[in-house]
Amino acid sequence: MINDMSTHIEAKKEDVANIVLMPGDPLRAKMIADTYLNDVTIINNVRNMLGFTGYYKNMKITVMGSGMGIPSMGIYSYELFDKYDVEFIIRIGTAGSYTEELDVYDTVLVDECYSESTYAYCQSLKKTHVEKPSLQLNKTILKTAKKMGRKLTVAKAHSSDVYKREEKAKALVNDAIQKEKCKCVEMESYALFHNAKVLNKQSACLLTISDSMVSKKKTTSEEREKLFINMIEIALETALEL
Ligand SMILES: O=P(O)(O)O[C@H]1O[C@H](CO)[C@@H](O)[C@H]1O
Ligand SMILES: O=c1cc[nH]c(=O)[nH]1
Repeated sequence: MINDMSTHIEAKKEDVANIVLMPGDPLRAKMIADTYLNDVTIINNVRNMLGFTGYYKNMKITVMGSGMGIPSMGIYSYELFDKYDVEFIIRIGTAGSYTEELDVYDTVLVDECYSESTYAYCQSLKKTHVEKPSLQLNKTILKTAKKMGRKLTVAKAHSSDVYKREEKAKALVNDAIQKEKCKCVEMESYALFHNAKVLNKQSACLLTISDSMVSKKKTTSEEREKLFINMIEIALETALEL
């Protein structure tokens, strides 16, 4: 049978909540559903891009992986906004720090991102390398974090197309740091913010610093699981305010 809802998501429309939290890793989505949600149903398994819908303090929430990189986030966020009438997507990801100001374990709220990617141009002919989240959603996240007494640093992110670069391409990273004033690097916010803008939806991006280019500190996979807690709980409590 053909599902005319979406090419990459098998969920029924009514099974996806208005609010979606999106980590890159589908197993992180499972961990969040197992730990924080009640009455959970699995809503997507296509390509193992796991998605779950459940209730957090009576609020219906979907948690689904975005995969890694701008094209993957581009596909999933577009289909969720466009085919499932999702109103809010909050990315909850990891990032590398470009500055001493952000140490491992810190939580970041992205206020804008810079990318070398052609995604915005190819998707809508928009000539910009900078995309922004929803101002309103960011305000709600900041207010929620404050109410919870949780530390949150607002910063510009480099939304990179590349994880490991050849030495001769590292000047591009310097541009992101020096010209664009990016303080950390991740790989999806540019597509998410762009899709939200063209579809008139709201998006935001919370990040946990998992490694630092300055101190060379790196967290283990075990540590990362625990460290995500601050970011995840801020996102879940924000959902209650929407
Ligand atoms: O932890 P996630 O959300 O996947 O985020 C970061 O981790 C991946 C790279 O290891 C990229 O997807 C990057 O954006
Ligand atoms: O995209 C990412 C995420 C974490 N650390 C990095 O160096 N890059």
